[in-house]
Amino acid sequence: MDLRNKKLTEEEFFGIRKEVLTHWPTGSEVDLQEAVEYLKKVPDEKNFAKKLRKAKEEGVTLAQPRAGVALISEHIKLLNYLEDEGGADLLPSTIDSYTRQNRYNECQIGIDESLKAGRSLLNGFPAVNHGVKGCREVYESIKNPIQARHGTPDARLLSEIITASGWTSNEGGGISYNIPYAKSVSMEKTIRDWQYCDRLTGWYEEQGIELNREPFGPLTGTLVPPSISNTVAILEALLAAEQGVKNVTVGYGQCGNMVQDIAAIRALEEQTEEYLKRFGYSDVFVTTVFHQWMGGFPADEAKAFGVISVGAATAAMAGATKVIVKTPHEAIGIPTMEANAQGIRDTIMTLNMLKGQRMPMSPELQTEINIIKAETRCMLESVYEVGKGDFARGTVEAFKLGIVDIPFAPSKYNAGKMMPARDNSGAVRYLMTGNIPFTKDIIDFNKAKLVERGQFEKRDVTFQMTVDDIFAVGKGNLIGRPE
Ligand SMILES: CCC[C@H]1O[C@@H](n2cnc3c(N)ncnc32)[C@H](O)[C@@H]1O
Repeated sequence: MDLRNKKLTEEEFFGIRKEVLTHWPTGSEVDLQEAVEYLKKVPDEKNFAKKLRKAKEEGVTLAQPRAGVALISEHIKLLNYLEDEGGADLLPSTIDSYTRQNRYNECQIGIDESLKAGRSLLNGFPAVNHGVKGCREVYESIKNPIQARHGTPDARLLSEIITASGWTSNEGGGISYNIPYAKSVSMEKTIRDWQYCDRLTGWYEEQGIELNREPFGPLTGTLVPPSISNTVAILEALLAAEQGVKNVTVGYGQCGNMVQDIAAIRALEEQTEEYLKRFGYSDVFVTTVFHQWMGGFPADEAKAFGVISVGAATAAMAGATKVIVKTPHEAIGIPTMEANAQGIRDTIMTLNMLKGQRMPMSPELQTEINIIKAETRCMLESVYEVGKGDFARGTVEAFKLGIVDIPFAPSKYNAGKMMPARDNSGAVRYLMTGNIPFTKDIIDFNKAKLVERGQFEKRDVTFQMTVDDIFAVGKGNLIGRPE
């Protein structure tokens, strides 16, 4: 069947579903009617969608860590520690890399080896192998809502299992879990597979179960211009809404210039709502998530806390509904539960000190909001055009043509012709626009900002600036000044 941005019929959905549930034995544990009864018992305070709605209505920013280990008992211990000692408002389960690649056999070996070794030998929680039984044990042992966080191009079985288990949010999307995470998985396949995941959410919504979906905001997390990540987030929100998703959290990864970062969150929320309404999805509740610094971290823990606090402060001043927390072990790898809890306490202390405060509007902030919206609009309108009014087909075409182009992505389906660089204030600008169909005034705006930096640094505006910016943070700076 040709790819189209059309809600899957129940017949199409249940037809695909039969095969999906055979991908691993635990698929046979999923019984949708039984799962609906189970999910109806989820109390409001443990429902991800409802807790986000309440936070937005109260104007508070919730703190959520990443966390995942191989064994159920250890994972429960970890999550309990993060909510009790860390104070986490929302819980994850970060899913391991084998599961993300549907390599469940290797997950099983990882679980068995972890049991023998007495420690986690997987870099996350293997939810498919643990199945509904294991995931429900996790859900029943915690106090807060729980979400699957991963990077899975084909998340259909994973989504079935975690949702049936009372996990009321699922991260990912057909673009955001393909281009930054896979080398050679076609955009058409991941758009189609994530239509399935969204249709599953839509099916539960039709049974009266409120669930949250969260496109993955930061993408490659390396100098991603705000309008690129906002464009991807809005496309995934539109595709999800068509499948019946009613509660979506759009996300953005901190770039480092605070005014631009706050503008990105404001533009993202406003433009997501604008496009959802324009295309007839007026009943979708939109929240935002700000990801603390996704680039290289200092190994020194005191410096790492500085980076974490700036991210928390930016999220608060932006009025983001949720902030994803980093840890002082970021430079070395998977954090201990103590370090993870420290990152959460640092974040919550910062959020509390800034509670109720927002970055006031200013000419600078308005300028950044305007340029982000204008750039995003250029891309979205072009996707709609090349898709002849169909955002699914338009997305596939847009990546083929480089209309949307994510920097430093591993996927061979990404053009990789656009190059970013920071301007003299550290804001991320377009050094080369590749095939992105920006208007002249947008191109001129970005060029002028980079010329300003060149004049200050007494050097030409070249790709060397991009290279210097990539290495800058490892040297303790935001902007890669010439040595
Ligand atoms: C987009 C995700 C990258 C971030 O995701 C963190 N991350 C990955 N796996 C785990 C895990 N199992 N527990 C705690 N954090 C984890 C990394 O450190 C990085 O910051």
